Amino acid sequence: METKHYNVFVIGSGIAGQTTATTCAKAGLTVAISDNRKFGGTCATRGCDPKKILMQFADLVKHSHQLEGLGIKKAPKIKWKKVQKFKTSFTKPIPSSTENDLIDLGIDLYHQSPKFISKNEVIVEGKTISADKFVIATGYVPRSLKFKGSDLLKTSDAILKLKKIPKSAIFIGSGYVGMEFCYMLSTLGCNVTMVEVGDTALSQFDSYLVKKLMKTLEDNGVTFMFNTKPISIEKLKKNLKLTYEKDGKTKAIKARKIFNTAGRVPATEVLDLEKAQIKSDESGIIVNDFMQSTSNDNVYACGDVSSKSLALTPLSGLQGHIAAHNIIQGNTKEFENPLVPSVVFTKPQIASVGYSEEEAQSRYKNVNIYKEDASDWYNAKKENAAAYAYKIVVNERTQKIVGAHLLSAQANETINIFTLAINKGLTVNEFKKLIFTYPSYTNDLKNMLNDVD
Ligand SMILES: Cc1cc2nc3c(=O)[nH]c(=O)nc-3n(C[C@H](O)[C@H](O)[C@H](O)COP(=O)(O)OP(=O)(O)OC[C@H]3O[C@@H](n4cnc5c(N)ncnc54)[C@H](O)[C@@H]3O)c2cc1C
Ligand SMILES: NC(=O)c1ccc[n+]([C@@H]2O[C@H](COP(=O)([O-])OP(=O)(O)OC[C@H]3O[C@@H](n4cnc5c(N)ncnc54)[C@H](O)[C@@H]3O)[C@@H](O)[C@H]2O)c1
Repeated sequence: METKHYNVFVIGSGIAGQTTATTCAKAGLTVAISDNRKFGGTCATRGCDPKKILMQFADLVKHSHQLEGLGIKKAPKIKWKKVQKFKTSFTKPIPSSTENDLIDLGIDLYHQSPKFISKNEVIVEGKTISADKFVIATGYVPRSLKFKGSDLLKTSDAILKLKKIPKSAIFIGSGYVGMEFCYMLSTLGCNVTMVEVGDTALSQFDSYLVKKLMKTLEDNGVTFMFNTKPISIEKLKKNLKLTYEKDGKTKAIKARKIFNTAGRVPATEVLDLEKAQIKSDESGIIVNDFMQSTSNDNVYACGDVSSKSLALTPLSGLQGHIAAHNIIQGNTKEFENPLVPSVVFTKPQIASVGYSEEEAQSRYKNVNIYKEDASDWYNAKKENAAAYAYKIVVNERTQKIVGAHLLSAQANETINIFTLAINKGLTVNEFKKLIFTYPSYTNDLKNMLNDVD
């Protein structure tokens, strides 16, 4: 069998893997990278970027509905085929452009999953490859649900490729992925039911805001079913039938499509990690602060698949840099758990940074909560938006802002202002002294800090 040796062998060509591979190659190391799907990773080809291209058409329709009768005659009709074509014009070139960029740096490419055979060897494409360092950057894959008929479930990959908007759809799981696509499809005319095993949607977000978001989705025609366990799926002539258990009773609902949005798990299954003594659990490959496996010094892991990830693109890029730095210069750069804002791209969007009310209460002696329904504020009223609300968390003793939670049409942008404020340790008074543009959602942030709840 052919053998080969590299300084660095990277597994996975998403943002984490690409960042590590290109940084190491630029530093003069010999590098190879493998992927068992088309090159480019989740975010650019089947995640964040294509999602936002499709989503903007739902935003336009939703915004038009808000202004119907106020100057808009009728919400625009969307030509979904054209929308898909536009999206594909972004996603289609990515695999080849990614490959070309890697090849230009002298990086060897492999198009298969490697399997570990020892602590520093893998087999891939029929070759035995040894490397000084391996980097596992394989990301997440959808959690597989195991019940009768679960093979009929589709994942987010299929939602992004829908040829037409289905008449009806069921989403199993109401986290980030489920809620974003629930919003998109329901706005575009699909009758959506959310089936959730837990007792709320978006359990990571502030419940005061989540309830208001759910209400706007219910106004879109969405039905939420909580504490509901899916137990089987059956194919009917046109529809799929989902049988579920709720309150001790077994019932069924039908829809044209059923999507598995029940979470994502580290993609480690086919790598034969145990042959290389690489420890992993449900959080991913167990790494130390240098992004190095705690059980095999030859291995680094970064991005979603590492135990220190939060499954967001900016963190995957950052961890890719740290892994590369430590491979090139020895373990000198630590991952320091930065403050990470996140947003769910519904309309209104829900976004969050820093401590939740509960986290702050357990951390500080006294906490000030600034919380209000702002749907009668100018910015919401001028758009005839039904929901606008916030909760800002402040440490009473220092008067520093320590958490911000927003439900607003611009939350994906304005949450970044609070990220800056928290990072810089701004107090309420310091924040309120800043001058922002008017009339803007950013300017509203100062008014949010007027009255303690
Ligand atoms: C629908 C959706 C929407 C999202 N929206 C957002 C968003 O708006 N904002 C945000 O910050 N994040 C979002 N995310 C999350 C974001 O996409 C990920 O956090 C990010 O892409 C992770 O990058 P990564 O490099 O760690 O992994 P990935 O990009 O997943 O890359 C891993 C690569 O490894 C490959 N691979 C897997 N197993 C193997 C194997 N055995 N052998 C070889 N190759 C393998 C995969 O094919 C893939 O190309 C979204 C995710 C999804 C699914
Ligand atoms: N806008 C963004 O930044 C964005 C968008 C999409 C994904 N992401 C990233 O991807 C990660 C994964 O998102 P996700 O939505 O796949 O997962 P998630 O963990 O956010 O949500 C999964 C939901 O499915 C439910 N669930 C699990 N098993 C179930 C079952 N058997 N039946 C019914 N419900 C079930 C869970 O209770 C949970 O509410 C996120 O944590 C996030 O980091 C980010």
